[in-house]
Amino acid sequence: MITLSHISKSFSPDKQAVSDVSFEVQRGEIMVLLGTSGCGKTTTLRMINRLITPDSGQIHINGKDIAAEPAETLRRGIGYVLQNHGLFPHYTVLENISIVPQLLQWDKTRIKERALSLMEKLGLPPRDYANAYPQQLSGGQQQRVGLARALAADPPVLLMDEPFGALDPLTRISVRREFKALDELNSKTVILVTHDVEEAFDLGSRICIMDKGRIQQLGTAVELLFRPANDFVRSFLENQRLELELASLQLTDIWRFIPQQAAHNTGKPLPCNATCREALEALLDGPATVSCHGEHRQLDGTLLFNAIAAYKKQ
Ligand SMILES: Nc1ncnc2c1ncn2[C@@H]1O[C@H](COP(=O)(O)OP(=O)(O)OP(=O)(O)O)[C@@H](O)[C@H]1O
Repeated sequence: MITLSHISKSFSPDKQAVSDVSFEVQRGEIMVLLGTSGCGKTTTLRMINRLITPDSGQIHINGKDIAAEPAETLRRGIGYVLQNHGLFPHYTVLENISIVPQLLQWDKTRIKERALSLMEKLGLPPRDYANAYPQQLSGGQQQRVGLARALAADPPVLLMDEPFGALDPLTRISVRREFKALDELNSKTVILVTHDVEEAFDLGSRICIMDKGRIQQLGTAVELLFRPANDFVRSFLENQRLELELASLQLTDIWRFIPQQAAHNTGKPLPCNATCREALEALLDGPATVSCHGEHRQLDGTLLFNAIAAYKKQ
C-alpha cells in the first residue's frame, strides 16, 4: 500500500507544483493521476521514488516512511516505466529486461526464465526479439520491453509516467490490453500518470483528477461521472461524457430501473456485469435477456436508455 499524507512541493516561491496531496493506493489497485499539462502529476509520481523531495508531508510504502530508507533500496522495490522507455541501446532486449534481477543477484537461469516469460506475455516472441537491439524494434515493441524491464524483478510497486503516451492510437490500445491482462498486477500497487481521459477510465481502479497541484476529486469512474465534486471535474470529462458513462456503468448498476418484465427466452443472454456500452452493441442485433441476482429480464434499446436516464436522475 502507498500512502501520501499532505504532500506539497514548489519549485519557485510564487507557485506550488503539488499542494497538500493525500491519498492511499491499495495492493491490487491501479490508481491513475489524470489532469492537464503542468497540474503536478509527474512531480507527485517522482516524489514516491525519491527523484524529487517533498517540501512537506510524508510518503509511506507498506507502512515504511520512504524518507527513512536509502533511495537505492527503495527503488529496487519499485518498477518505473517512462514514456520514452529509456532502454540501453547497446544492450539486447534480453539484457535490457535482465538488468534489475542481475543487480539483485538472481541466478542466471531464473533471470532468463523470467525475462522470456515476460516477453511472451507482452507479445514479444523471444525467438524473434530476445537478441534484437532496441533500435531494431518499433515504438510499441520498445515500450513492451520497457514494461518487461520494470516488471522483471517482480517489484511490489509500479510507477508509470505516460507509459503509452508515445504510441500511435492502435498500438497504444494493444500494448494497454496486454498490460491489463497481466495477472501479476493483482499483487502490485500501481500508480499511472496520464492526460488521456479514455486511458484513465480504461485502466484505473480509481482516478485522481488534479488541477494546479491539487486533487480535485479522487474516486471510481462512476463516482467521477455521476457525482462530480466540482465544476472543474464536470467540465474536464464533458467532451467524452456519454462514451465514458456507457463504458463505466454496468447493467447491475441500472438493474433496478429495468422493468420487471419476464424475458421471452429469445434474444441474446447478457450478464449483469456487462457494461451499458456492451449491452448497446448487443442490442443492435435485437432484444436481449439480462440475468442478475438469479432473475431474468427483457432488455431492448428503449428500456436501456430509460434505465440509464432514471439512474442519472436519482
Ligand atoms: N524540476 C523542475 N523545476 C522547476 N519547475 C518544475 C520542475 N518540475 C516541474 N516543474 C513545474 O511544476 C509544475 C508541475 O509539473 P509536472 O511535471 O508535475 O506536471 P504534469 O502534470 O506531470 O505535466 P505534464 O503532463 O506536462 O508532464 C509545472 O508548472 C512545472 O513547470
